[in-house]
Amino acid sequence: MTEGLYARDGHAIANLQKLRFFPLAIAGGKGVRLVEENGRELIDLSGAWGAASLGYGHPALVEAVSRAVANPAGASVLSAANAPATALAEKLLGLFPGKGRNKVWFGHSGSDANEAVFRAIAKTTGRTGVISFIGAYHGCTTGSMAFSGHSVQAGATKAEGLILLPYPDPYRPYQGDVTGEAILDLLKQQFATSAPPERIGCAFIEPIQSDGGLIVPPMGFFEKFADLCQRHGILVVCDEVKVGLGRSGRMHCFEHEDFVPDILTVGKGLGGGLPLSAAIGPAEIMDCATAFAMQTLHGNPVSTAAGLAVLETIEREGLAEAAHRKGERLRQGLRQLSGRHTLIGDVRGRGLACGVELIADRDSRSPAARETAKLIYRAYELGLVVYYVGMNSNVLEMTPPLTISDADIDQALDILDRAFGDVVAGRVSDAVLSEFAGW
Ligand SMILES: Cc1ncc(COP(=O)(O)O)c(/C=N/[C@@H]2CCCCNC2=O)c1O
Repeated sequence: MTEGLYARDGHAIANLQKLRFFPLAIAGGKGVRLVEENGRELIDLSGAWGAASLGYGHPALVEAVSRAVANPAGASVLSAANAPATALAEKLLGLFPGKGRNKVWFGHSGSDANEAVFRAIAKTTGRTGVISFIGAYHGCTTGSMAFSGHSVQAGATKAEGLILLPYPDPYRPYQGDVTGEAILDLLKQQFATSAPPERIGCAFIEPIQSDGGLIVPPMGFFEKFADLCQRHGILVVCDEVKVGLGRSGRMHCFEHEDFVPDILTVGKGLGGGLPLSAAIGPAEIMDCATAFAMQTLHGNPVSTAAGLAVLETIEREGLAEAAHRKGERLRQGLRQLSGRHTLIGDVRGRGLACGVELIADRDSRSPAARETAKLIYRAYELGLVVYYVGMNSNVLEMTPPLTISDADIDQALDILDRAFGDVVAGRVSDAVLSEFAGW
């Protein structure tokens, strides 16, 4: 018998780039559904970790990419201007409320965008210090891991002047302070002692911390944080690679609070499934040198044509406003599930960036990591793709395509209900996890 797709993947593709939770082997996709090689359809509640912003096979994306690849305007912005990249840059500048003259840098991934920004700020300001947060995932390149704080990158070489702060988590508050003020006080203490602010070039923030646990910070925290940093000349870089571009219910997630970052990075959903990222920031920084943060295919016309189609579709179909409504429907359904399943400790999110934290019991709130792994495995068997995040590997992360329908949401909730029932009833054996390392 010929080997199946998953077995062939196992023989041919490196574990270096795998983060696997179940034997998903995809042959195609349509709308919010993935199709396995045997024809089985699954609802993708992850949206490929947020990259499939328009789902799979959206007509606007198919048309834009087909046109661009049939008549490609070169292959990048490296040594020539090209029409799609220029148009997308102009569109991104129009959407960014940053004051002063800004410019756009194009990359392939969130990792290379964040790394390019970090390097350009150090070169422009001469300040090598950087503030970030425990649990932050800014990338998987050497440079972006250097200022990330997620457990998966614990072994990476960290930036010399790195300050890692606790992330303000209302469900697991630092020093019991749900407002986050204790974290701001901690930063002020560090400014006064071990970390003089004049040595710090930037602070990387996630307006919702995603891989760290889909954590929504207390309202007003980042407004105060940004003000404190900007008063000391520390540039605020807002990493919206996963939660930006309409997903949170606003075009930019930072718009939920009253502050504007100095630099914005976006990725994942910008390309709608094609490799594309962007950094938008002051021309002084983005022009600090030539041939400094370049790759051969950066700003390629096919990916940037996709990016333009994504942004135009988000605007034309009102997907940001719809994400708010759909996300509320999803969380309302999840809160109803929490009434039946005590494994659910917390339901949170903004728009279609939604997290469900699983705990062993509601008093201790001790993380239920094994049950979480079993839950997503069982959901996969029942026809739903959802992954987990979190420093304790116990938070279901839901970042579906922005095009998801109410019916899809309801069907996903029904599958989750059954999966929770099966896990709690002991119908998911430990054996199913033996070959899936997860995070
Ligand atoms: C807020 C944020 N910033 C940057 C990145 C890095 O983006 P790339 O994986 O496109 O390089 C990410 C990527 N997050 C990881 C990618 C690895 C697998 C786990 N799931 C994620 O979403 C991110 O969430």
